[in-house]
Amino acid sequence: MTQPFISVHNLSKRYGGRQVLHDVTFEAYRGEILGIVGRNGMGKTTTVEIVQGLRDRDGGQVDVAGHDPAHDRSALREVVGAQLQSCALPDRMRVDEALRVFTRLAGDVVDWRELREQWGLTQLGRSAYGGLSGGERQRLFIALALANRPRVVFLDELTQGLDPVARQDTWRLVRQVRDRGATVVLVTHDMEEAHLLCDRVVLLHQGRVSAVGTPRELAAGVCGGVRISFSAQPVDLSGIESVPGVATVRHDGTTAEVTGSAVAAVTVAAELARRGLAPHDYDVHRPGLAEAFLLLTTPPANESETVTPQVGAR
Ligand SMILES: Nc1ncnc2c1ncn2[C@@H]1O[C@H](COP(=O)(O)OP(=O)(O)OP(=O)(O)O)[C@@H](O)[C@H]1O
Repeated sequence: MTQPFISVHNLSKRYGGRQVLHDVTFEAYRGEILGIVGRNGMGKTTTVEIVQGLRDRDGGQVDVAGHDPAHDRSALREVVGAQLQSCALPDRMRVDEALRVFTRLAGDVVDWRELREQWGLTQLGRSAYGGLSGGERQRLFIALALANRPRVVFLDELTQGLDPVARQDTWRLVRQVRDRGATVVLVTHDMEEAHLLCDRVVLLHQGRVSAVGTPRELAAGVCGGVRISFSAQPVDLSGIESVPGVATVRHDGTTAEVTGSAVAAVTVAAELARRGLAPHDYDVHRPGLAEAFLLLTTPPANESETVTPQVGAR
């Protein structure tokens, strides 16, 4: 089994008398994008800042590439890259200047011109930071986070406020970082982003890990497979409930709705074809992470806290 690159075990944290993290446990591996997701105030930033050595913990163990962030902060600086906050650069600083300063501070292990080229910033070299668009700033921030050729990169609310094209562009760049072998830890409450970009996600709810797994695993595990619908004028659908993978069949005389495991998408279509039926609107809905997230984090009526399963682990 692969060694985890980051391992967090029973992490706890209090602010004053209030405990905000309870026994948080998860791992991140080399070459994966791990999403830390959850609603506002659930402990995401606290967790990743402890992992980066920016905040102290009250209990538990944290290991990043063999270093304990609480004690080996300087060793950790060589391993970790972190995205800047949007106010971190002076408005008048030029893109080239920012790249030069950051690579120099990191010991010139990366050529700033290469970084500029790689992240599509060459045309913007002489532009002042204050005049960059949101997408251009994010590209610059990712480039600066890579100035020390880190083995793990922490990104927080990466695409907030970006238009759909800039968002896709940013995701492509993040995948490139992962594909070069770095671990990417991404904090987000954008479930679409988490579903499309992350290899695995850790869902934090009320300071606890309530689920870990791939977006597909979580969606299927929590929401239960697929929902198939198609129009079916009065036809005999008897026996469909026995088709492999099917859990339920509902038919109101106009529309049929079938639920079941992922395989039902294929077996039901095959059975309809066998019966000479080919509904033009055969639609398979696979629940996404957003639906799983809502189910796991929205308290049922009359309850203040959900009981949430550990859906899957690596
Ligand atoms: N320095 C601090 N002092 C006291 N309480 C804090 C401090 N930082 C965070 N908290 C509290 O700890 C809890 C977790 O905060 P944290 O910022 O880690 O959550 P989050 O999931 O990142 O939230 P968001 O998505 O809104 O950024 C919140 O209730 C927050 O108010």
